[in-house]
Amino acid sequence: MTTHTKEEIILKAENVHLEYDNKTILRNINFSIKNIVRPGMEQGQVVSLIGRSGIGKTQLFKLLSGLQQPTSGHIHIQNDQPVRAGDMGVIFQNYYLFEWRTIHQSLMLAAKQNPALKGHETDAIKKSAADFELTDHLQKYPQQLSGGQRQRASIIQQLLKGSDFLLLDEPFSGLDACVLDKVVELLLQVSISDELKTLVIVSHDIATAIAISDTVFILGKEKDLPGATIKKEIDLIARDLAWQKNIKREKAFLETVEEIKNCL
Ligand SMILES: Nc1ncnc2c1ncn2[C@@H]1O[C@H](COP(=O)(O)OP(=O)(O)OP(=O)(O)O)[C@@H](O)[C@H]1O
Repeated sequence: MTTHTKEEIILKAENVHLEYDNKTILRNINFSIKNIVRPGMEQGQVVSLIGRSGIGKTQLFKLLSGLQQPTSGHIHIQNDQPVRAGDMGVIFQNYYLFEWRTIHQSLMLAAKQNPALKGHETDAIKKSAADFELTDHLQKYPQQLSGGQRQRASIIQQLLKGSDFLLLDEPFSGLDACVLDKVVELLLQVSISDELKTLVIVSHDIATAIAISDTVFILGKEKDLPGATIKKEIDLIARDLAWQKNIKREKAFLETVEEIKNCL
């Protein structure tokens, strides 16, 4: 069993409620993400929010990103500050990029927002492009890239901005099996980079989300109550299902998939 402790809270959703036209979409959402400490190792983490189609994942995504405010309740990040638009690196499902700028120009704009890269923006872009196999595509426009290349460019764009949190909406949807494996590897690579990133992934792909995560939160409906809420938190490290290759063959993995399906 892997030893680890979960220490201070780095993101907290407290009594979050969202309504449209008096219809409850999200009800009493409470959860927190704590930093994970493993003896002798420094690393970030991957947290997944899983739920059925139409349950309210995208709405929760928007609230976590600070792009939209809840009807009531709060979302706080480090130092107990309310989350504001721009605090988190946000990667939308369609991998939004400026269509009229080359990839290099977009990445330069992002790097310039990060004070830690001042004077080293070009080197940082070169290094990220090499790490993510985009060196040959820096002078292209987004429409000249494949979906996977756009996704990687979009991730680098947010990494260069330097935010500690990366929020990804359905990063696995519409990918074939080979590309999916590459994306999973890429996201794990980001989470274990030196900068202790926290990746929050919103997904309905249960198996892939478990395979990549340290913690899973399940968004679902409770009987006779309106709207969706967090029904369960699963600590995959405690179940020895994190940081392992080939976990998809493990009995505990398959049982966890079933447990989540039954909870949705
Ligand atoms: N602007 C809006 N006004 C009213 N209802 C809305 C609005 N936006 C979303 N909804 C409703 O909120 C609910 C949750 O939508 P949301 O897009 O968050 O679902 P989801 O879990 O992301 O679904 P999917 O996995 O299919 O993308 C849906 O019932 C949707 O109709």
